[in-house]
Amino acid sequence: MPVNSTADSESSTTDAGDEDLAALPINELFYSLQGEGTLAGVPSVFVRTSGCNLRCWFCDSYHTSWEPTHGTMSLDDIVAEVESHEKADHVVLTGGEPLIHEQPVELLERLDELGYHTTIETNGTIYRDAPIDLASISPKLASSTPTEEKDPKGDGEWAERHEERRIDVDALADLVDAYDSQLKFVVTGEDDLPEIEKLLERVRDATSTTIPDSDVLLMPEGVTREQLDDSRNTVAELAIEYGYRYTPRLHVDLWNDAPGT
Ligand SMILES: C[S@@+](CC[C@H](N)C(=O)[O-])C[C@H]1O[C@@H](n2cnc3c(N)ncnc32)[C@H](O)[C@@H]1O
Ligand SMILES: Nc1nc2[nH]cc(C(=O)O)c2c(=O)[nH]1
Ligand code: SF4
Ligand SMILES: [Mg+2]
Repeated sequence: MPVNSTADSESSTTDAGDEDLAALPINELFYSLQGEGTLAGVPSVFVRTSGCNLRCWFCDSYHTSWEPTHGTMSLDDIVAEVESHEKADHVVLTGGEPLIHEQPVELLERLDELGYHTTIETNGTIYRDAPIDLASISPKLASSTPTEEKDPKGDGEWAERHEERRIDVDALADLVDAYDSQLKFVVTGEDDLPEIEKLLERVRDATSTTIPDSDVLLMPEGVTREQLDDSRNTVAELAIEYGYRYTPRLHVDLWNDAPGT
């Protein structure tokens, strides 16, 4: 279904103010296996919204952030498309950053009423109140910042905004307090670990919820199998050393960087 429609492809959806509340900008909708985190391997329908408030240089969903591309789908059509995958009982709402939009709240309410298990993949900068069964939070580290050398567009224009926005400890604490959650860090190397430890300390101080180390996940950075071949063992060894959980990128191992997986 509407995969990578070019409708409205010039807009960079960072301001949800004028949006139609009964519809969402959708980049792709597909049925696959959850590839990341504590539910890895579970057949799930993925609903990928377009538009993001950050610009990670490594973003594996370039056409939801750096160059947003999408068609507009009504919530009715999204729900119908989800239901067409008859074997699925898990839905993953991702992006882009799904929580820049308001409409996911109603979408999640409707999916919850239909009995689906709902996961939201979020960068953790925005809190919303919705029926979320698993908040899969991926706070962005300094190593994600699109400096001039790393910027896929080459000019470093987003570096400052990204840096200012990437961590909001109050939003992280609110998400962790409200929902069953996992903190899933994209790891580019051992230099990321001190920052992860410091951030965890701040979030733990700000929450009334206990965050066990088994809910802290280290995920290797990499969009292709070849890139993961270079990174996964380092990250697995860091997980052992620090006592956090390792998560594979199962979909990349299985299908490399094929769209709709
Ligand atoms: C495209 S993001 C969408 C959801 C949300 N914007 C976020 O970043 O959590 C989905 C997941 O992919 C991860 N991700 C993006 N690019 C990646 C890369 N190059 N290597 C590993 N994980 C990546 C993100 O950290 C996040 O956990
Ligand atoms: N199979 C598969 N699992 C995923 N888990 C989180 C994903 C995402 O892009 O948010 C993702 C994805 O893109 N594909
Ligand atoms: S926050 Fe998520 S969607 Fe946005 S640029 Fe980073 S990885 Fe991509
Ligand atoms: Mg993905």
